[in-house]
Amino acid sequence: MNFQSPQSQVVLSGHGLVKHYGPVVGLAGVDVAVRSGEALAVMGPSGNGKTTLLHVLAGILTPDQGEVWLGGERVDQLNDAGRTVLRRRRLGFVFQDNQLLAELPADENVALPLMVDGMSRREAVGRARTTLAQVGLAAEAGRRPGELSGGQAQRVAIARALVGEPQVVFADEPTGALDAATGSQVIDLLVGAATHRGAAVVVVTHDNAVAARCHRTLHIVDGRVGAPAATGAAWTGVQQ
Ligand SMILES: Nc1ncnc2c1ncn2[C@@H]1O[C@H](COP(=O)(O)OP(=O)(O)OP(=O)(O)O)[C@@H](O)[C@H]1O
Repeated sequence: MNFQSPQSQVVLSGHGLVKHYGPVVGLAGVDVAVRSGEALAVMGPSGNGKTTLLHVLAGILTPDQGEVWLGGERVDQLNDAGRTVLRRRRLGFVFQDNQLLAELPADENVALPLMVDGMSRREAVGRARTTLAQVGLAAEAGRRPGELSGGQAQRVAIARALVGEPQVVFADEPTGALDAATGSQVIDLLVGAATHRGAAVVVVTHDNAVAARCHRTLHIVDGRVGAPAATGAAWTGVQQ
C-alpha cells in the first residue's frame, strides 16, 4: 500500500522512550513518528516491548524517560486526569477482544464514549448510527454483541474508535481473534476508514498480512527499534 503524502504533518511522536517494569526492560530508547493519514505497523518478537510502546504513546503508561507529543502538545507530562481526557477526546482504541459491553446494542456501544464525554444520548446515538453505517453495519445497529459475528463485532469496535474523530487510532492485535479472510476485511476497514478521515493508525501485530496493509512497519526488538527477524542486512530502522 502506498502512502503518498510526505507533506502530511507528524501527528504523534515519541522521543527517546524508556520504560522499565522494576528490573524488566519494556522500552530501552525508542524514537517514532507517525503522520496524519499514515498507518504504522509495530511488529517484533513476543515480550519485546510492542504493547508497552503502544501504551506509552497512547498515554496509558508514562515513560520513565523520553517525550510523547500529540499534535504539537507534550502529553507524557499530563496528570492521570489529563491523560484520561486526552484518550477519550483525541485517541481511539481497538483491542483484540473488541471489549464491547454485552448488554448494550451496537449503536449504544459506539455512542458510549461520546455520552461519557457529555454529549446527549440522542445526538451520540445518531452519530453512532452514522458511523456504523460507514463501517457497513447500518442494519446491525440494534443488535447486541452476542448477536454479531466476530468480524461484525470488531467492526463495531472500529466504529466506537472512530466516532469521536480521533487524531490517532491505536489497535493491539485487532485481527488476532479472527480467521484470515475476516481479519483482512477488518484491517482494510480499520486502515481505510481511519486514514480516510486523516487519522493516524498504530497497529501492534504479529501478522505479516496485517503489516502489509499498513504504510510502514516498525520492528521492536529488546525494547529498541531493530531489524525484522528474518532479514537483518542493511537495516535502517524504518521499513518503507
Ligand atoms: N505490567 C507489567 N509488569 C511487569 N512486566 C511487564 C508488564 N507489562 C509488560 N511487562 C514486561 O515487559 C516486556 C515487554 O512486554 P510487552 O507486553 O510490551 O511486549 P510485547 O512485545 O507486546 O509482547 P507480546 O507480543 O507477547 O504481546 C516483557 O518482558 C513483559 O513481560
